Amino acid sequence: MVAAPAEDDRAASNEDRAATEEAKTGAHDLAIPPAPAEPTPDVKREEAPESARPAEDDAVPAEDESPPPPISPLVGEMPGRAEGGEAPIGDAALGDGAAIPPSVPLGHLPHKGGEQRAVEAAAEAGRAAIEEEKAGSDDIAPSPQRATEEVATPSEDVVAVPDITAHEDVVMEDEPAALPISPLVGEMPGRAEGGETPENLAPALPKGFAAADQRPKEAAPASQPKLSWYQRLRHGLARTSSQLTGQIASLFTKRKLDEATLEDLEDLLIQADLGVETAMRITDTLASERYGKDVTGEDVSRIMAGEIAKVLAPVARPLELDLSQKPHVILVVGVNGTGKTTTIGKLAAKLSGAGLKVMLAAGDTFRAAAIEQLKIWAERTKSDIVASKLGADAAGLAYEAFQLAREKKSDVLIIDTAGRLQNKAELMAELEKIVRVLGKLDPDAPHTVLQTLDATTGQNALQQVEIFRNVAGVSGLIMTKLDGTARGGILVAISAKHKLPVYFIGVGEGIDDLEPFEAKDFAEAIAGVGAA
Ligand SMILES: Nc1nc2c(ncn2[C@@H]2O[C@H](COP(=O)(O)OP(=O)(O)OP(=O)(O)O)[C@@H](O)[C@H]2O)c(=O)[nH]1
Repeated sequence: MVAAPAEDDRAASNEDRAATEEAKTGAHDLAIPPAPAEPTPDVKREEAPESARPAEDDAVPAEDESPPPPISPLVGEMPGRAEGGEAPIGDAALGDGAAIPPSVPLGHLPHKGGEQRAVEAAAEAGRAAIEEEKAGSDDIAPSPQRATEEVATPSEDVVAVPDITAHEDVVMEDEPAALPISPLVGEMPGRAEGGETPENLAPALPKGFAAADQRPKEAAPASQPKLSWYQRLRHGLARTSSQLTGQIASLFTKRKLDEATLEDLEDLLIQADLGVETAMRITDTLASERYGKDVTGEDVSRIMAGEIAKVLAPVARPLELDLSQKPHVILVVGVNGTGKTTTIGKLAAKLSGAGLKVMLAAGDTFRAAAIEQLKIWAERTKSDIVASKLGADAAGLAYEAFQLAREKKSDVLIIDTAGRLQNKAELMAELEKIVRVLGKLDPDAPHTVLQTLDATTGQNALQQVEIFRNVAGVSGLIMTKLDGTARGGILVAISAKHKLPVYFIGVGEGIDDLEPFEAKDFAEAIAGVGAA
């Protein structure tokens, strides 16, 4: 068990966030084929037999060992780590082998009767696949930038094992009888109490993944009245919108539209993070409609909403999942603190709640708390999880998680990554390596590279996209923390500049606070027009 004290970790994380400031630079009807009908074996958390592990030198280009990475304390080096005591964090942490995820449709259910035999067969197949991979992966070329990358030693860090028969006596010590945060039954869309899959819980996905209307009534938080998504969006963007509309209103008090006013408006819109391009679109449209005439703040807001919606419409797209892949691999990248892990949890809730088989991989091996956090999300969302020790090779973990997800026939594998290492170059090298290594198993993997952006960082988010796009091939964005920020306009500037799909937005820390990005709703919420 990783014994890094949580407080230290948090303190370190805060420092890290400061340190990385320099680095900081729709329709959503997800078409997903029905869930698989074939049963899949469940896999226990077990210690990996050597034979079952792909040697890292074969599978994964090694991390540069010289000089030893200061951020990668190995087990024996970790303060407070008990030798032979607590199990490492993610020793083959494949969810709860005994529990059948209640949202998994019947076709997904692990075997009851001849379960063991089936698992053994699957394990055998898994071993064969790994052997095959070992044999075929010698051709992994070291990165040209990393000439010192050496052939690695077997991945002792990653313990994700298909073979549950070889080490029946090995029990994960970190597998608690009851986790500190128990699965919140009712939090999950479509999840019923008692662990049974309701008959009507077909894996047909509504808007943007979720089967929200299938939530059992008792699932709603008891205390507070639940706001609709639209209300929460408007509430979240209230600061952005009130600041903007207040300034516009004072600019256009009894004023005819002239050149000076247009310039003032343009400045104001740029300061509101909307970006030069969108600011000019708005002023041009306003000028063509109202030049020389009286203009009210409402006129400007209406035109602003229309122009913003036009900028956002092309990027408000659904996250397409190709479930013929088994798994569709989603790599989640972004600066630390932008909400990667939380967003992964929210996505897993939607997917798992809709009946898909989800596996999470704790690829942020830099922060013990990130690993723990993801384990909790996995528990809450009934997803499988593959985790490893603090400081383990993230690319190796991603590789093995991909293999395991294939063996388990997971529909979706979501891989978390570190948001920072000791410096930006290290982080970028790690991300490149993860992408490269996944590509060894499937040239199209990762099938989606999601970048999370923290709306509160404003203009820095623009540069963050630039950087991660080049390194990791970002294919879509999720903007988080739109609740309570006055800087929501940045999403418009990013959309105009990068034209990357924006799949979802986050307006809170809760499991339900992630929704498909809707251009018109968002534009109206920012401009403060439309029904409240
Ligand atoms: N208000 C708000 N908070 C959020 C949102 N999304 C994430 N957070 C919070 O932001 C903080 C950082 O989130 P994480 O998910 O740990 O971010 P991360 O990118 O994984 O961070 P690292 O592991 O350090 O790389 C946590 O306190 C989250 O609860 C959101 O949409 N709104």
